[in-house]
Amino acid sequence: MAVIITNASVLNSEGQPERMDVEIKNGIIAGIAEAGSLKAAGQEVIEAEGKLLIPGLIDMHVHLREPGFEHKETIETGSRSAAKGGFTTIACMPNTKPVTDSPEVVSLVLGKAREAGLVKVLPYAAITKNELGEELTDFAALKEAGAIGFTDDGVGVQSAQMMKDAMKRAAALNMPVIAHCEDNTLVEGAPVAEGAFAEKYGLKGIPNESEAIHVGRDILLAEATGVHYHVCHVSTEQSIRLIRLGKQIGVKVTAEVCPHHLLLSEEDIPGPDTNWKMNPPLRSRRDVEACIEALLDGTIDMIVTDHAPHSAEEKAKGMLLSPFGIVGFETAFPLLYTAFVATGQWELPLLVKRMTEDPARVFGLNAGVLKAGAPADLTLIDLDTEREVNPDDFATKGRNTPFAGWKLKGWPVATWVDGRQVWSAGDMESKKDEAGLSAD
Ligand SMILES: NC(=O)N[C@@H](CC(=O)O)C(=O)O
Ligand SMILES: [Zn+2]
Ligand SMILES: [Zn+2]
Repeated sequence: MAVIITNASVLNSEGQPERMDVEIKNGIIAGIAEAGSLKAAGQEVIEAEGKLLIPGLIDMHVHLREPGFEHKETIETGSRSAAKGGFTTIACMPNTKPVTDSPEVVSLVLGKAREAGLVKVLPYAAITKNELGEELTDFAALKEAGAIGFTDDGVGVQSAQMMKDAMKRAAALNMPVIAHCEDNTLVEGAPVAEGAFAEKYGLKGIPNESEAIHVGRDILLAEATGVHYHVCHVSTEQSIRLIRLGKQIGVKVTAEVCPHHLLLSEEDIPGPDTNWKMNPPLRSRRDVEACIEALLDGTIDMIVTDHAPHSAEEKAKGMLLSPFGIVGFETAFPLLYTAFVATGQWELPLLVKRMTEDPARVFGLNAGVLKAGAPADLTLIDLDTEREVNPDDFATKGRNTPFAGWKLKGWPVATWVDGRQVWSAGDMESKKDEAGLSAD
């Protein structure tokens, strides 16, 4: 049977919102037409009441923690959190226990995701065994098992030779290399960025070059090997400069940025609160401005959350000893909508594009567009109701966010994956049109 989402606000090809009906059939968007025109007897009709209907959000950088760290998150709780945040496709990082460095772990992740049955989960596999930077994994076998790219996220690949070999192998398989850029010799266990906060609390600071040195090195290696090279969680002006140059000279380099690096600087850290500790760290206001500019001009291709849940116990270990990372799924869209779109700084279609069409294009996914024939991965968003971020309401197991108490608009209220509603805010109950017989 077909489902009709009626009276939705859909962005047209000029980026203007239009009242439309969207018909979903067999998991596919079967048709889009003027509001009221598709409703027919016997169909399930979902009244969107003018709320914004967009392609399901895509997040190419997330940590689901399973296998091995189920106390932080499971593939099921992470998938539910993603669905609640409006995401329909997520790509998960291999820094699990065991590390996703064998076909068996790739299969396990895919199996658990299927069991959860919520969002589409695309696994990355590790570049090196156990992410130790010593020995390459079996790229061909990992690809065969379903991995979509290679990354040692959580740590930088320290050896240039190792990275070059990885890129050669990945290029031969037409697979991307996704890099956490961090030179360990420049970091030395520092928990926050260089700057006023580190000085005030007598902490070592992480310098910007620790990220940018890897970005520069890897762009040269990508040029030499021809691989698609994707830079994780860009956070510095210097990295952006290098990515811009790489793109100009035709290197296949793409990049992502996280909401927190667009919204917060190290000056905003209120005190030694580990909800503000993440890797890369919050940098200077100047870096934040550079990230925003790069996202707008396309130097940075997409937004990702780097959803990184940790338990309360782990995060209670203080600024030096607690793990890096914050949760991201359930606040990403409302944060960016409220801070940038509702204030008139960004156009709504730009924000949507950087979270849907652009990641799909970069990674070659059949997703990210709302058009007839596309998979019915959809997200309905209430742009008007203001609500405070309350970590106790999160579907993720993680409570580690610096955004608690922020008043936001732009909350997702329903999410569909392949036409199946996988999450709804509760007041979005679908209604059957009882006027007639089934018209499938
Ligand atoms: N981003 C983080 O602060 N932490 C990530 C690792 C990573 O993304 O590098 C994690 O796995 O917790
Ligand atoms: Zn990382
Ligand atoms: Zn990460």
